[in-house]
Amino acid sequence: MDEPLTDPTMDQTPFEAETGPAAAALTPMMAQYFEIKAVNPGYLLFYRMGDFYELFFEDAEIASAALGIVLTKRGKHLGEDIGMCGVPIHAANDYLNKLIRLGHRVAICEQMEDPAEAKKRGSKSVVRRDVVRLVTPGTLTEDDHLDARSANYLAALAMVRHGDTDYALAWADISTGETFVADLAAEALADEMARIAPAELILTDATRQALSERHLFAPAWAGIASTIGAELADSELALPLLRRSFPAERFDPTILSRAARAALGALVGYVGESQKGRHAPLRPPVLDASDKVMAIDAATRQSLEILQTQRGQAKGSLRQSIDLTVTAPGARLLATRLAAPLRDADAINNRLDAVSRLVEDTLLRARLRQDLKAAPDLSRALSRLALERGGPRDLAAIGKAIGAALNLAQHLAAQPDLSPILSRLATTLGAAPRDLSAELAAALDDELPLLSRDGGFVRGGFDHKLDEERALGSQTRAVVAALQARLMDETDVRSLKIKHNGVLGYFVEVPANHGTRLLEAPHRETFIHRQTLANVMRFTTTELAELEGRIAKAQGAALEIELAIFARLREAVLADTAHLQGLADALAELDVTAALAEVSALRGYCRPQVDASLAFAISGGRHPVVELMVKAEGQSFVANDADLSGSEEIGGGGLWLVTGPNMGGKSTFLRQNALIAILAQMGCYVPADSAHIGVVDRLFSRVGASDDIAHGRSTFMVEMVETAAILNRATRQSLVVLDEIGRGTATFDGLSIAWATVEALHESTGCRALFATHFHELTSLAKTLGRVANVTMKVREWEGEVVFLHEVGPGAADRSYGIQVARLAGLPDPVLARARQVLDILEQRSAGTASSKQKASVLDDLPLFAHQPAPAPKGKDPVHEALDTVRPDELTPRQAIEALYELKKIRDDARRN
Ligand SMILES: Nc1ncnc2c1ncn2[C@@H]1O[C@H](COP(=O)(O)OP(=O)(O)OP(=O)(O)O)[C@@H](O)[C@H]1O
Repeated sequence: MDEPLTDPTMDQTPFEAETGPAAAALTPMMAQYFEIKAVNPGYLLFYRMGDFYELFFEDAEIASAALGIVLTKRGKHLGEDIGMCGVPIHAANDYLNKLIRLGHRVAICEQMEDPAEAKKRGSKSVVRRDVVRLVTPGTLTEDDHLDARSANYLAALAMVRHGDTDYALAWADISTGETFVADLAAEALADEMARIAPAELILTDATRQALSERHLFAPAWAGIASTIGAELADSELALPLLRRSFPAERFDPTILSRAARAALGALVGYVGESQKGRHAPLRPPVLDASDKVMAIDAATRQSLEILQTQRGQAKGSLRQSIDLTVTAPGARLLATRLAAPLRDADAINNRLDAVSRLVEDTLLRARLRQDLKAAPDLSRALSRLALERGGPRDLAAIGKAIGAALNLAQHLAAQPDLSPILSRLATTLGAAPRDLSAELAAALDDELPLLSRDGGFVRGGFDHKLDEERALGSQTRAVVAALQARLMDETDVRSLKIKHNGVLGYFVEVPANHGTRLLEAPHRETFIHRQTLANVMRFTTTELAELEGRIAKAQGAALEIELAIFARLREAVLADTAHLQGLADALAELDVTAALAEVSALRGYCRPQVDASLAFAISGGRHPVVELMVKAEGQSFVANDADLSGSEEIGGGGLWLVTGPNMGGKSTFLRQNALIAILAQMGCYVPADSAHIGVVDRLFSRVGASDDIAHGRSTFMVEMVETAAILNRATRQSLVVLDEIGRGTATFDGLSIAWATVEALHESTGCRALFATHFHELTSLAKTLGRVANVTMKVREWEGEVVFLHEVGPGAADRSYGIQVARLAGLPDPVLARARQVLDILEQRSAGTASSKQKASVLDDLPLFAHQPAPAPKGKDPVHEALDTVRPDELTPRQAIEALYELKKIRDDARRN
């Protein structure tokens, strides 16, 4: 990398090398650096020097290692080398992005004056510099730092040690302005954090300590937590700040609890500090009530792979499989809704009414989705403009979004029988500020630069004065062209050209062999030498310099006019911020509604019946993600029913004990029912033939538990902690989905825990539950517990192999087919044969005829691998037999394919019999 060791603007070394005893004195630049660094502790300082941001000392070491750039040395401080590295301005965004993703926080320190100004104060003076922005994971606004389809939340957690509520959480996405605040009981903290999944969490040292003492600080938060000063989270100091930050008619901070005030104050204060005085367009906060949404804890979210898979990937998640939104704000809203399904049946049915209207009207749906595609990300453009980071493209995006909203409103208005939600959206969209969009369209050109300072974005004909300046500039350019022709004639150098570059401005260029002539009389009177390169020589002339001045002046004047127009348009847009934010919400909501309708129609989902009962009756249910995967492989997904319906009268909901072989489809069945509940309550159709769901208040899923070695907890320990959480927190309205509780310990311990858990769920909680197990002994509970039923995943055995039918039927499995599955997985034959022998003996003995001592001795007698068991004699295989009759050389392609079908049929028939 090109390492500038001096400030090109000041011809100064950043830190002059210190030598000798006098070295203790700081250079002015070093003093400035330390001063800025001291007020921004915890941040890597991007210190602007000309065309580079430089980093020094430890910052340089951290950044060079993180970014893979060269670490150099520059001078000494207190006898130690000063480490230094730099990133060029034009690529700074990429480097910044990388550092933020790695969890670093960066302070951007700019030159606040022209170096020429600094020079006027004396040759040793330093250019004034100041931090203009603090960049942290939770305060990003630029498109290239953000995932367009995901929200990026900054969360503030505060506590008071007295009062009604102990904790409060405030969170905002400053790239869209959405802001929320909620009071939280201690036990709800982890669930809420898992739902919001903030990019950054701020809290005071005292709060962090209190949480740690009460074991409430989840290990996963450590990576995103930043500590803030206590004064930032003071509920008293917060009040005036909140009053200043939100319009009084839309938000009254005194209604908040102390903890909520402290959290929101910390959030607003931190955002303000990070933006260094620029006003982030935070919307009046929405008071979030966690009792309005289905409670889903972090382990359940992970187990059900709602927004991402357990490996952290989007592919394979529920979100990815149903996300057919066509706009980025739509995708963000869909994710938010998936993370927070509703609890109120009326609100859910309202959403379903809107989806239903669009499922039924294919034409309207297609038209809306087409028009939505033309709607850019209004909220993020608005946010950037508010933070003085927006450009002409952001203005254009707002104009286009307004245009799209008006079109959509027109389509909707022409429709009869709109649902209440669709009518509301039609009204909001129809009220989009048409004049603003017309003004933006008239002012902005078709091709736009990213930055306003690049100019050239105002459409010709929009501003008379601007047109004049531009004409002046182009006329002068024509004069330059004429000058080139004249100079060519005068010098008789045909290859003479007038060119322009950023360093020299306009210049005359001739091949080097002609250049010497221009240095002599008579030409030297006209041509002033500027530069000699290998093949060319460059000159200027008085006339050219004067023309250049005129062009620069016209350009400067034109740019000034353009910037004034930009500022005016920006003001006009910002003056309408609240209105535009409402419009952005409506566009996103319409996109989500249409996308859910699309997915429902395309995949044959049905509208669930949702009410306040304890019903859970699904017929023909499918797993929304596995179904897609199975179908992609050309197979069909086997739909299954589930009925856990119960009532208060009979003491709660049903509990199904699911047994069956490994790989039989238990986990898929368990998960699909939990996912159906989520989809229904977020207001989407569900993958089933019919579904009746009484609203689920809390959903617990422990399927495919994994260990948490990083946090010192074994698989079994994690499982027990989670089972405890379920037993303590599930209510009668909850849905609990548990897979193989108790498998991670000795058989009898495991069985007893599983047994007691089923009893507790049935007797005390009364929730609806699916409980998969390999402990077949548990199935006898169905005889004693009234609402427990046994179901099993059906299999067929064929030639010693199991065939999974993935079909749920009544009854209990008598075995697990573990050895057959192990065989499919490729366990060596001798191991399988030996396992079979051991299994036989254990099964014979489990009748209780032998003491454990005898059992052990029998097993000891069996010599491990002493002899290779003979391969089991194979019966006649109809497929092999049929194959023997096939003569490939004699078949036409058509016959070959028919033979193939025949073979598959023979195999399938054999499996069925
Ligand atoms: N209903 C179904 N229709 C078609 N294929 C299915 C169905 N259910 C499961 N499968 C297929 O079977 C595979 C195994 O299913 P799953 O993981 O649910 O089995 P399991 O019984 O939970 O196994 P284990 O007890 O070993 O965890 C799935 O990956 C999927 O490909």
